[in-house]
Amino acid sequence: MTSAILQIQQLSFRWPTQSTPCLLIDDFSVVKGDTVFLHGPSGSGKSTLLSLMAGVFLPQQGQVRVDGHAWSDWRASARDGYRAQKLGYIFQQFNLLPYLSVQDNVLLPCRLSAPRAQAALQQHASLDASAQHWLAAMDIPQNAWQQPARALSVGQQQRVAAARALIGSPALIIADEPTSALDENRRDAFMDLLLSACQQAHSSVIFVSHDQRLASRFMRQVSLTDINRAMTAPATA
Ligand SMILES: Nc1ncnc2c1ncn2[C@@H]1O[C@H](COP(=O)(O)OP(=O)(O)OP(=O)(O)O)[C@@H](O)[C@H]1O
Repeated sequence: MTSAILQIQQLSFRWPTQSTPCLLIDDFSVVKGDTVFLHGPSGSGKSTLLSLMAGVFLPQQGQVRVDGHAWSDWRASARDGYRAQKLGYIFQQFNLLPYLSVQDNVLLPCRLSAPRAQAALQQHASLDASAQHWLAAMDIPQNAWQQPARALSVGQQQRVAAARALIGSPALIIADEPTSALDENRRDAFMDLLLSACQQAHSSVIFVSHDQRLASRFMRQVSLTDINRAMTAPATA
């Protein structure tokens, strides 16, 4: 039995608008508790790969498994529920719902997944208390918690997205350039909190960034160029 939280096998993914695959990955896995810094040139497919890991897109060939379950075995609605249960996802554009309050944005995964809500309730007395814990940990001022997310600065929204990813301590955190809108002090505080929260919860982390100064904070550094055959060989799929 494997302890992999994420397993990719024989993956081939091509955008419909392109003639050749942008990703060909034979074998890549992340074990439970692992923290991975994923890097590669701009346009090399890092964000595309994270979306495949999260089951937002499905590959034309091959499998992506999270905690043993292949995304392709499920319909879209089942994928949405499993994603909310198992994953915390911090997008490059942080994707908060602008009209929802900051606190309601953080609570979204718990609304979408009963197991995730239960996990949050094991840590705090109520879901609101859990959301507020992570907002305070991310240094979001209390007077902003009930405001619509669109009223916050870009850097604050990025930290709200991180609070949403961390609530209920999911098994896998996927982060796509989450520090791009943060100044140096906030970036260091953000990294400290993200990695210590994940360590306490035994969550694995896959973190994409162009900022090589952050790489040494992770157990492993992976170059997409090294694992993606589409970048090194003529397309075969
Ligand atoms: N929605 C889309 N439709 C068609 N092609 C896309 C789409 N999104 C990305 N691509 C293409 O897929 C390739 C990889 O893009 P991706 O955004 O995954 O790269 P990246 O490594 O994350 O880049 P960056 O570091 O600049 O964010 C590029 O050739 C891009 O044009």
